[in-house]
Amino acid sequence: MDKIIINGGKSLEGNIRVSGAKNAVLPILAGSLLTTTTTRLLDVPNLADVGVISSVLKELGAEIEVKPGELDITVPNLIQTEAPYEYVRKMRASFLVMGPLLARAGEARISLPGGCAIGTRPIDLHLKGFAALGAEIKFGSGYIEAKAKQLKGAKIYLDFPSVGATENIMMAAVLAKGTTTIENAAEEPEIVDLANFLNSMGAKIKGAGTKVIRIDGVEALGGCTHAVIPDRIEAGTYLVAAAITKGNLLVENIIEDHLKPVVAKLIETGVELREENTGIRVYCDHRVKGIDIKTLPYPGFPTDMQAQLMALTTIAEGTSIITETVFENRFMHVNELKRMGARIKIEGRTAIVQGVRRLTGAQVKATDLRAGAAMILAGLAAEGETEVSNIFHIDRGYENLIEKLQGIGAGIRRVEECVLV
Ligand SMILES: CC(=O)N[C@H]1[C@@H](OP(=O)(O)OP(=O)(O)OC[C@H]2O[C@@H](n3ccc(=O)[nH]c3=O)[C@H](O)[C@@H]2O)O[C@H](CO)[C@@H](O)[C@@H]1O
Ligand SMILES: C=C(OP(=O)(O)O)C(=O)O
Repeated sequence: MDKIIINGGKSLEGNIRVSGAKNAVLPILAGSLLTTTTTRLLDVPNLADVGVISSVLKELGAEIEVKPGELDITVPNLIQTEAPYEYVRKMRASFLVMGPLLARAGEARISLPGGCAIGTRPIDLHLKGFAALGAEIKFGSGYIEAKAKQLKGAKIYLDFPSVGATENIMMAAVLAKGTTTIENAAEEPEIVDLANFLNSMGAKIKGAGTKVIRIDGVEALGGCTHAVIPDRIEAGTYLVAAAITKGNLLVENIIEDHLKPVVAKLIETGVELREENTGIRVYCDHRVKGIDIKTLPYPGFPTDMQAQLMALTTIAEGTSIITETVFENRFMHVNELKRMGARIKIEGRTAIVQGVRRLTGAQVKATDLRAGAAMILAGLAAEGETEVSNIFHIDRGYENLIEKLQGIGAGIRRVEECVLV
């Protein structure tokens, strides 16, 4: 297994370009199962997770042509309707094929996704939605089976605005008979991107990006060409990279609207941010100030940026209070940051961060994707050498991370980890 070595303490300067969004491309790839004609996706990031969902689609009958940044997906026939444990275990988003399979084939059998490092992550809201659309749901041998001869439109209220449930139900409903409304729907930009993709295929979805989504079922969908939105979490991570290293960085290929909650918090820390023609410039030449953060569904502060902002607050002046409300166990990075000299106390769902003047390099591990990003950020700021292991988590969501950071002056490299036998 590889690890990442960082020689910290260098200010990052120059331009860095954000790739297509992982959390947009995964549901969109699942959505390509809804038609027999080719869908062409542009701005597709080269990520481990994209590889996993592509493998799932191929198992189901997809033919996929890969070009740099581009995928052509055609599913002339579904050769099976089962997504096995080996894929769903690797990546929970594999569960997003359930909605499209139900809509197209009238059946799906998907391995029940287990919990993961950040929480138990149940899928009850997805299943309630499918049941409301008329599917019969059964559990057995670690799998969930859903069947429906013809899904029928329904009014669905989500107890919590789950991103995945909104996406899965939306994809099931596009070919249902009649109208579906999803109330208390998730409003994340990735929901809007998926709805735009489905509408380009001929779906009739209105209201994506608001709390109420209305889907008028259609007979069939066709192919389309769709460019994936830029990754707001990757962008946010690089904005923090500039702040934490007292750098001067232009982060390019950004949709500024999607970054408002992150930008607002960075401004509170005292970092300078300026909109330019091609992106957002971040500039910082002093110690940042402590801030309070509470994660919330969009347009609130994203849970996927909590670990990275915590890394920044570890070297801020004063105390920061960080509250995680979306996932019940998303503080795994705290112990790793403490190995680098951070002073953090956890009280329930809140982390109290007492800023220190500097972090020092240490051997740490990525406990999940964004925790891994936080360790990279801490390593960039720290004095001396930091070694990050378990970096397969980071490979899930950051395209060309090492090359991109080297391009702006970071002392970072990837090495093969020696295995002692
Ligand atoms: C591939 C992808 O897009 N992943 C994102 C997606 O994950 P994901 O779609 O899994 O996140 P959800 O919005 O569904 O989950 C949010 C909360 O709702 C709970 N819940 C969810 C579904 C359900 O049926 N029952 C239930 O209780 C979850 O356990 C969690 O506590 O949104 C999260 C919240 O913004 C992000 O952190 C993830 O990066
Ligand atoms: C939690 C994340 O992803 P996933 O839902 O795929 O685990 C993430 O992108 O931070």
